[in-house]
Amino acid sequence: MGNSNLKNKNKFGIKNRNKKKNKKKNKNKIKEKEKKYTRKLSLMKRKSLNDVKSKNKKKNKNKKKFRSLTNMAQGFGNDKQLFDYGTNNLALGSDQFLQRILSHEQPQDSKKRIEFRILFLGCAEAGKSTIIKNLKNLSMTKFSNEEKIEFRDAIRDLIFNNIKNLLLGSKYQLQLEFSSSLEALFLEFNKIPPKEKLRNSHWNLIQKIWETDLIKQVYQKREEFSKSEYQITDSIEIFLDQISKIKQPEFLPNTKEIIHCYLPTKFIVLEELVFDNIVLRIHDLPGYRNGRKQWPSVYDDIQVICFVVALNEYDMSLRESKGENRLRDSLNEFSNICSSPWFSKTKIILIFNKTDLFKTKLQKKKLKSCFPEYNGDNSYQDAFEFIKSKFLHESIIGQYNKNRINIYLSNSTDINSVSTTFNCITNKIIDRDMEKNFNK
Ligand SMILES: Nc1nc2c(ncn2[C@@H]2O[C@H](COP(=O)(O)OP(=O)(O)OP(=O)(O)O)[C@@H](O)[C@H]2O)c(=O)[nH]1
Ligand SMILES: [Mg+2]
Repeated sequence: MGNSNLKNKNKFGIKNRNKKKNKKKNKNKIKEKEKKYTRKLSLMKRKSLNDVKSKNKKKNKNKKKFRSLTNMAQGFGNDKQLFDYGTNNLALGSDQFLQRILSHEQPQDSKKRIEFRILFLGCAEAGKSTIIKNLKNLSMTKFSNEEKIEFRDAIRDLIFNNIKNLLLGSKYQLQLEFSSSLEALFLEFNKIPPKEKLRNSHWNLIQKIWETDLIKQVYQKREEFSKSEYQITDSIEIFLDQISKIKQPEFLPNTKEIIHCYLPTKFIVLEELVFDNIVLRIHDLPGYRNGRKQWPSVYDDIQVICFVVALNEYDMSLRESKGENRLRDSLNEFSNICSSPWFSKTKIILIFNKTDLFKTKLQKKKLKSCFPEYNGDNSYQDAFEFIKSKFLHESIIGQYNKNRINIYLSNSTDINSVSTTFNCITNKIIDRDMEKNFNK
């Protein structure tokens, strides 16, 4: 009896040791995977206190930028109201975290470096990468030449594809009559072979098409294409208005253009933002249906999930499945995340994005036409409350108590809006954890 107990003990001892070994192996595997996925290790690169002190000029610049960001945060306009009656009594301009980063008050002990693994989840075009690009910019990280070239090519593709959608959508969906000159341009456009590198003559043609009255008018009512294959990319106007600059061989996009450019995330991208003793390891995940299959590969050991929802997608269909509403799809995904056992201890931040486009769309399209259960007055605040309550309902159906979810509003093409959200997130969640760690 005694012997068999001992045997069992040994067995369990070995099992436990094996378990530990396997756990370690798995962790190493995950770390290796991350390395593989990293497109670029971006920075705030481990600037030491001394380093920064010697760069007084830069520090002053940082402080200036910071001050302007907080000022902006305080003047957040109409969204302030929404923040105030949001679920979590969010304090606007809560800036201790950034202030601490920029004044470098933190202890320098490298042993006390704290890592936060953050996942950005949400459906395609919700704005995940846009927020991350803004955060990168906020951390003073420069976009490399390689990245600029990638974004330049993406901008040119966006222009071509959106002009094509405007033409085809006008002709085949709206069945508009083309003038003889537009018809001629249309025929010429159709002759451009797919994937061909666009030449100057092609660009002149595209520019002429964009400048016709009919195409401009159709662009103004582009929500007509929300459910069809002719959907128009958000923010495309800023590129269409600059074709003569973008077509130049030497053109490289500036930061604003990079932030507005939609380059679909195909694979998991890891961005590392280092602020002295704090490392934010941000995973940018693909939002298209098939791409979401990659999500679980980075579910391990995540402290924060930022789930991004585009508010203006209430009338839009998924590009990959025309019959399915994007907002309902987003609700579905959110519900999956809330009920996943992986995230029972993970903080969830729900970012309602594209507030600017939401406001303008509400003036053109009733929320009720897409969500018949909505009985409100179609005002911005009322419509937002309805969508918010839908998401909170999903979180309750899942294992999440709605009070554990933090809600933020954002227009992520606007750096000031992102900085406000970032301040609040870090202040509310990361900063608190950091205090705990430093006080250990
Ligand atoms: N006007 C406006 N445009 C936005 C906003 N947020 C994102 N966009 C635009 O929406 C498009 C898609 O944004 P992304 O951040 O690339 O979307 P994503 O969620 O990363 O999409 P996937 O990579 O496909 O999963 C881009 O053209 C952005 O410029 C916003 O708040 N307002
Ligand atoms: Mg993306």
